[in-house]
Amino acid sequence: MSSVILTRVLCTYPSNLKTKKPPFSLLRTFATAAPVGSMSYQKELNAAKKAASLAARLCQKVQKAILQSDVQSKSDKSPVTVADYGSQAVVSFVLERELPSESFSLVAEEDSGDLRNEEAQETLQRITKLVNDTLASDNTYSGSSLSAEDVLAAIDSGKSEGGPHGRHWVLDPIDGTKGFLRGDQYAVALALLDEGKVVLGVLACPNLPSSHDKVGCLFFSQAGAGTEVQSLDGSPPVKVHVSAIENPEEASFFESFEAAHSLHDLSSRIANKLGVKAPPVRIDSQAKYGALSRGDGAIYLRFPHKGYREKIWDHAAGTIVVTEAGGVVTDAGGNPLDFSKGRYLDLDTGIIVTNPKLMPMLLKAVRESIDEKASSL
Ligand SMILES: Nc1ncnc2c1ncn2[C@@H]1O[C@H](COP(=O)(O)O)[C@@H](OP(=O)(O)O)[C@H]1O
Ligand SMILES: [Mg+2]
Ligand SMILES: [Mg+2]
Ligand SMILES: [Mg+2]
Repeated sequence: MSSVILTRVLCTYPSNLKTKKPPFSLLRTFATAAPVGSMSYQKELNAAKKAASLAARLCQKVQKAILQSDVQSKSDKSPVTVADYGSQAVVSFVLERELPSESFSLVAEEDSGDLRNEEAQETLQRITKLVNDTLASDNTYSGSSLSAEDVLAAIDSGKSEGGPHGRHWVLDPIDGTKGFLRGDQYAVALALLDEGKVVLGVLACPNLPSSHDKVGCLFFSQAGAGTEVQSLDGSPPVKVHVSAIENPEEASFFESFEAAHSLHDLSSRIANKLGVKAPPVRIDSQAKYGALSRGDGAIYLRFPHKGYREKIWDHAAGTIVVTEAGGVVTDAGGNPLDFSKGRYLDLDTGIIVTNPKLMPMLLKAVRESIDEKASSL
């Protein structure tokens, strides 16, 4: 990582959190045991970890040397980069290669539409080279070479609609593209749905400080088996747990860096009501879920502007990472998130994440603050 990016990451990751004694020391080391009394998805989890780690490697390379021509604007005006496309192609390729006997359905954010235009051919060549260089950096795939057409096809295998039946992978190839472009936090977020439920999740967060003064975390969870984190360069995993704080005055809370993604005034109203003393910690992407799962903060509040529809890939991996670490994720009405409805989440205003002790008072403060805001308009 370039020193410029590293400095910015450490600047944007609050010093009170990064210098806090890491929770790692408290936690027992990783055991590969299958979850008791439930189905094991170990093979799928191993494939997901490999896919997300390789995709993160591609993203890191691009973030170090992002070019003007590497960034495009999507039809909703949000940015997309060669790394978003490259990451999606790598994950799709690795999952299909590692799990050849399983039927493959992928619900992913990007599609190849804009890359098939005449003027995008140079960009497509750059993505193809990035994908091949990344695959070549892993011994298992060193013989594989994808053509531009293969890359487009790999990206487009993410067009599944998901739903309540069967298995579907859910991918955000770069969550927090705006953070990625700023040199800040982002995540490669990958989850597996089985019969509408999230059964495993992996979050690669290349700019999140890990233990032992390293940067780059890989969080992973399997239903019933807890959440673990290891550094992206492969140090041994450790179990993590959400904060046990019961007094909201001692809690710190996360929210989006981008004010366009979440109503900061509503979160500060809620925080005031609860007596939270620390200022909000604003970071991009599902790195917030990862940080929360290891107790870096106690609350995550997300209140999109009216009319915005949340997508499943923005929350599937983060949700299981937090819930398996002992946390709770609900909408503003206190309902669990339902990932079985297709590409969108169908929810009552907002997403709230915390530990089970704080959740009842947090929900009450959320309800009151929403009502107060509505009556003051
Ligand atoms: N107006 C809006 N309100 C809420 N979320 C939005 C939004 N516009 C974009 N997003 C989503 O917010 C995600 C980033 O979350 P965060 O704010 O936590 O960093 C984006 O993911 P991508 O970066 O994958 O497109 C995008 O899906
Ligand atoms: Mg996007
Ligand atoms: Mg996203
Ligand atoms: Mg994205």
